[in-house]
Amino acid sequence: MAAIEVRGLHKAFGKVTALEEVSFSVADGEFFCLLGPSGAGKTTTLKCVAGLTRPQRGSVFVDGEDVGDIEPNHRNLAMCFESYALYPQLSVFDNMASPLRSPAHRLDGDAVRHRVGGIAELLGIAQLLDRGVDQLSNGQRQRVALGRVLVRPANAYLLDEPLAHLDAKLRTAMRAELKRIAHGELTTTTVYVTHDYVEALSLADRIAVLKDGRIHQVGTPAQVWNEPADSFVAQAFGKPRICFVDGGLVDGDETPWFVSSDGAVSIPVGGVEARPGDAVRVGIRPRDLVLQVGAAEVAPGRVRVEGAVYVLEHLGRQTEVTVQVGQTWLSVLVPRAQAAGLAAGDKVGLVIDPEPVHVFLPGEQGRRISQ
Ligand SMILES: Nc1ncnc2c1ncn2[C@@H]1O[C@H](COP(=O)(O)OP(=O)(O)OP(=O)(O)O)[C@@H](O)[C@H]1O
Repeated sequence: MAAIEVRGLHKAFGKVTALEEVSFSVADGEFFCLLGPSGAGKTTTLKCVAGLTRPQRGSVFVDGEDVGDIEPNHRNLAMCFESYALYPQLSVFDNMASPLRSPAHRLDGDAVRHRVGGIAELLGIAQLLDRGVDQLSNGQRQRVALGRVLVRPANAYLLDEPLAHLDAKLRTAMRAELKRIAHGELTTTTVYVTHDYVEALSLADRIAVLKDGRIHQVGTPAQVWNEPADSFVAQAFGKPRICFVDGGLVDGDETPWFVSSDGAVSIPVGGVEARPGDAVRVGIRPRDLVLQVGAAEVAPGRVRVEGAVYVLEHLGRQTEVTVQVGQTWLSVLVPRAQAAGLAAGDKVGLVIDPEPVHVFLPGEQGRRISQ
């Protein structure tokens, strides 16, 4: 196991800047996720750590040692990239055993069988060991590729979307499995690339949120959820996504109030680094809204805004109701039965809990200015 530190990585491919001043450190034994949309620079970061891509600037340290001049195969980092290259003519067992047969890791036959058997058991592929990998489904192949990484004792595991090709059910099952492995059986330092926020929240000790080659925030799952650094991070977590409303601050009795540009949404916002008159953007998560049909009591401290049903989307036992409030749209999840009688155009109320509402500077990536 080892700690990894990445300092000021900069990488451009021609005119495309893939990484800009990317820095983070991963503690020994930590499970660290790089989360971001397509093209954010996640794979490039991982490849710089692995030594497969050379940054124009910046350094990578493994256990305090600058590994800039160390060849990838001497960094003792086990990698699994999305395009899992297995040997098609070999069995699952031989594919998984191959890293243990390299000169650097040569183990005797019994030790290899023991290690491969144990990891295959963990990944639920023990019954496939004798099969050729050409006789596997994509999901099974992906598990073999992951197994081939995990068999090898390494300073750290570098995993690039290792669950990307699994169907939704298997993905959820494997996520739980991986969590058990990472936090139980194998507490090896892991850097894990994903664009799936649920995966990041459920697996990671800490998450780095990347976009356009820049890190927006590094934090624990609770920090990135409860204290997003900016509106980009806030919208990266949660489904339905956080809803943004643009407007400005006005004076209130005890705290300033946010009033949307069209006047349709007004909520008190305390502890904000801004003054009345300043333009701001608020972020309201669907889970902090309650749908009311007809007149109903509003709990103390809550605020009700009026709108009309814009669209209904049935998602199993829940329905996502998007409500148009003035010129903005707010989404709320309700039990399917509650939405049964609703149709587009119906007048409804939304009760907002102002407490968890975030306030940001205006724009797509405005910094959070509320506590
Ligand atoms: N070898 C390359 N040549 C040219 N441009 C590249 C190369 N590798 C990556 N890029 C560019 O660098 C940027 C970051 O790419 P990277 O693959 O790191 O993103 P990513 O976050 O892993 O995306 P994805 O989730 O789609 O894999 C992108 O704009 C990409 O097009």
